[in-house]
Amino acid sequence: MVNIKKLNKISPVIYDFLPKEKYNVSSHLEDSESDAFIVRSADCHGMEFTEDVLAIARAGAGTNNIPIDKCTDQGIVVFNTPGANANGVKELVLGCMIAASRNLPEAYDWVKTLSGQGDEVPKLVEKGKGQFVGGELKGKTLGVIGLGAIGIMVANAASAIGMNVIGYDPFLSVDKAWTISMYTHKAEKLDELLEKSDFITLHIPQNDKTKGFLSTPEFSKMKDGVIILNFARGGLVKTTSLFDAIESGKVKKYVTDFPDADTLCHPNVLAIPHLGASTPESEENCAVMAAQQLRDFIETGSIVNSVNMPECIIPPSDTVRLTILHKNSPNMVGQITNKIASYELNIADMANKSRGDIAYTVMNLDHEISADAIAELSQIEGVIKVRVL
Ligand SMILES: NC(=O)C1=CN([C@@H]2O[C@H](COP(=O)(O)OP(=O)(O)OC[C@H]3O[C@@H](n4cnc5c(N)ncnc54)[C@H](O)[C@@H]3O)[C@@H](O)[C@H]2O)C=CC1
Ligand SMILES: O=C(O)CCC(=O)C(=O)O
Repeated sequence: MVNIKKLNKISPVIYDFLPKEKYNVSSHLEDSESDAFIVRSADCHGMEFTEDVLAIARAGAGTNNIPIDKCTDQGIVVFNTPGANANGVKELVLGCMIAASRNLPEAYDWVKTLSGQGDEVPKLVEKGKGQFVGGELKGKTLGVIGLGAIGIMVANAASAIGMNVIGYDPFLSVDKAWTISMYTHKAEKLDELLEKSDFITLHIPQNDKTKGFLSTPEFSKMKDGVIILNFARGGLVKTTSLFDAIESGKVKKYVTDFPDADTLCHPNVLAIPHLGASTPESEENCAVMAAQQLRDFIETGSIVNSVNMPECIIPPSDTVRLTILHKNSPNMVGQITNKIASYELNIADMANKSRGDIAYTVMNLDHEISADAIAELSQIEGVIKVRVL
């Protein structure tokens, strides 16, 4: 039985992909008895993982809640589910762009104050509505920072409703570029986007390089009255700089899916409780993808959509399969194959993939491998984790 601990509420669709005859999926497991974890936003920094832990599947995109380097060092494969919740986020971004521009939250609050005015309500509505006049999106310029799964969907949808779109992503892949609307203008430099946009939306991961991505120098280059949307992560925007920019009239509104004690009740902040991916569709898409990737890795050794290990797609096989995560350094494969040969085992098939400092070797063997051989393989310097499937 494989124990998979759920660290958050996950769509029950996972049970279709992780059958109970083989998988014990529960939130009640101890960390120490878990072979793998499935998680949404729970903070895994500070967790201790036993050497039996094989993988962590993030049912979602952002992995800043997972200690990636520690997992890599321990040979724990971390997966995410790219694009699985992108449509959910895109729709909320569009909705919030309209809500912010048309002053809907303020109007909604105000109209309720007319309660108790009886037949006067329609007249009072007409008299008071002028205070909530807000601009249309058509013809305005939207700057999209990060053209990944979500950014591209937002850019394409905004083009379709008549916005001018400027995109900025210095790491954009050619495959992704093919999916971007031809109407999206590519900003060579971030400054161009900052200077020209009426709305700016963030769709980049939060990491050491992007923390405080928008701070005082960036705000100072923006147009007066810009509306900023942050459906990526709270730490991308430096709060003190944001409040200065609101104070000076630079930023008209800040829409955030990641409120904190400072931003929560600010009158120019439209705060949403991290609802970007909270749709049944996104939750199910993420759960299916996470469960499939986890099961595939556990049963065949294939690695797809990992954020810390090399991609390695290998068809299932009836033979004994050995998987070895190891350092990507000279003569590792030589040492491993020599050790296999010293036990008079024949390698029927083999794959070796690498990513940065880490490599992954998968072998189909003609015969069973002994516990002694596995122990000796594990002791080779640079070998991180050995599994026999
Ligand atoms: N509010 C919510 O519920 C959700 C939030 N997110 C957040 O949104 C982020 C983006 O999600 P996806 O689009 O699915 O990820 P993705 O990985 O498909 O796209 C991220 C893009 O950002 C680009 N990028 C990275 N560093 C950059 C930089 N310094 N400047 C410009 N571009 C940069 C990358 O090249 C990539 O194209 C996630 O990392 C996560 O933090 C994701 C899903 C749901
Ligand atoms: O599971 C969730 O609701 C969080 C989604 C998210 O932030 C992500 O996928 O990065």
